[in-house]
Amino acid sequence: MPDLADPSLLRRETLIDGQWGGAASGATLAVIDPADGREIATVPALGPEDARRAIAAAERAFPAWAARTAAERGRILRRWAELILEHQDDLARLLSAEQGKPQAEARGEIAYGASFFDWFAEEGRRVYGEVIPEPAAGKRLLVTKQPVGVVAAITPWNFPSAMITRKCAPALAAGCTVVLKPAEATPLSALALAVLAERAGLPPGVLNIVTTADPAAIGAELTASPVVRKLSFTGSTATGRLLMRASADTVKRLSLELGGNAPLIVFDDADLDQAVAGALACKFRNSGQTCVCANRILVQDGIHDAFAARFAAAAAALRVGPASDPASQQGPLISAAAVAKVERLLSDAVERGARVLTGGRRHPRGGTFFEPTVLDRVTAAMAITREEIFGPVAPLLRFGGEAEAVRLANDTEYGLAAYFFSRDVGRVARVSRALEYGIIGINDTAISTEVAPFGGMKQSGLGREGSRHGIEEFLEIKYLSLGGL
Ligand SMILES: NC(=O)c1ccc[n+]([C@@H]2O[C@H](COP(=O)([O-])OP(=O)(O)OC[C@H]3O[C@@H](n4cnc5c(N)ncnc54)[C@H](O)[C@@H]3O)[C@@H](O)[C@H]2O)c1
Ligand SMILES: O=C[C@H](O)CS(=O)(=O)O
Repeated sequence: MPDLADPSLLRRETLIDGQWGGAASGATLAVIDPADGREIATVPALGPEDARRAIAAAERAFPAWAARTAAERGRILRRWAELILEHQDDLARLLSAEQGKPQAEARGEIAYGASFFDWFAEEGRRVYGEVIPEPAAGKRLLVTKQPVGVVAAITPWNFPSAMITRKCAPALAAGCTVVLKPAEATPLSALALAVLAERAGLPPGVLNIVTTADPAAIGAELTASPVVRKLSFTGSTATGRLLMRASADTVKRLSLELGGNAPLIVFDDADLDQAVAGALACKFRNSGQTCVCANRILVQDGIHDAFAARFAAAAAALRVGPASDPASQQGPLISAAAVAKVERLLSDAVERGARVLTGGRRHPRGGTFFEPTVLDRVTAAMAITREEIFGPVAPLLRFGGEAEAVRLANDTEYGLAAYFFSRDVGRVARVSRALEYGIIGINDTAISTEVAPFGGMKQSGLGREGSRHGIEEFLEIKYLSLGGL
């Protein structure tokens, strides 16, 4: 149990229609600390009946919330952001306890999450319309934008706070109401955000939290309901496809933030120190469990050996341990299944000729801790280059020329993030245009910010979160033709 300055942030009930309570069935779900396998708390395990209650609450709350001015909604969102930052340490402790993220990263996620409320509190006030020069006398043509209505938001375990705020901030700023289903592994962060939402003045029914042990059943309710006009999902591509199909019958608006297979390319002309530091941060952030982690590291022949030696040494020096140790840099993986997937990909790569430069096995700490691992002699024939690793394993692939690097990088159904290191301005222009990804880091891997559009191409998703684009996902365009003037 995390030691909190404000224990009221750890909630064992969920919030629907402004009321904290349990599941109609009385069922509960245990929340486990991945660092030691111990139970932190239980939360309600809601079922379809509860989901319908949440949808009805959001529907009832929508007219009044949409009728508020953007400035009024913005004031509540900004107050929410202030409260999140006032409770940053507690929220980070809760987050680390249920997800395993090292303390410094958890604090960073809380601040990153809060930034979306500040950003969209302002963006909500700049939802402008248009006046179109009339095509005929006696008419006036106007374009206005209105909130889409009730939004279903479904979020993953790997960023249990920021993935919620990255959806709720634009949705609420636009005037929508929300039914949120957080990941079953990490519900405590969602419930703590809801506590602070109430304190910020968010009215009952505007945000409703559906914690559950049966995501499929809840998903079926959310996608089948004609009241839910928008689904905003962050998670795996496989689940995204399923939800996209299920949303077809009610023709829902969709935002899908899905999986990735990020290439990180190091060209001969790269700054070696910059490339090693950037690749280390990008690969091992959240112990490799982010959608934009480098999943394949492509290194040009001329710089390969120097990069491999420096990078492997830096990976080997990373401190593995629980978030309770503030010096920990690599936490546990989220589950035994996650470790099994990493081991499967590793053994396939080694069987096909990959060489382990460092790591390659479970950490002596036991549980789901895994050694930071670097492989070289990796080829595109290995499963590790085709699947999202979601663990602390860095596969190094060699390449000869620029065209080969781009071909290797684009050889995937994913298109979320890509990175490359080069100091050749012509190469920067050519490669940034040729890479088929929604986000491209050039000599930079710290790409996540509320001010820029986050999202992917191909099977990494639909739409963008953050930036001035993020609020459009929650707005309907209405064209008014005023005649007889
Ligand atoms: N693109 C992004 O911004 C982004 C950000 C974070 C994570 N991700 C991706 O998320 C994945 C890791 O997260 P995960 O393991 O939680 O993904 P997941 O798809 O297993 O689960 C994501 C969410 O969907 C829910 N879910 C699962 N099956 C469902 C169903 N049938 N109906 C309704 N909901 C269902 C889960 O309970 C969870 O809340 C990775 O692929 C990662 O790349 C993407
Ligand atoms: O897992 C990927 C998330 O989008 C996290 S972040 O936006 O890169 O911080």
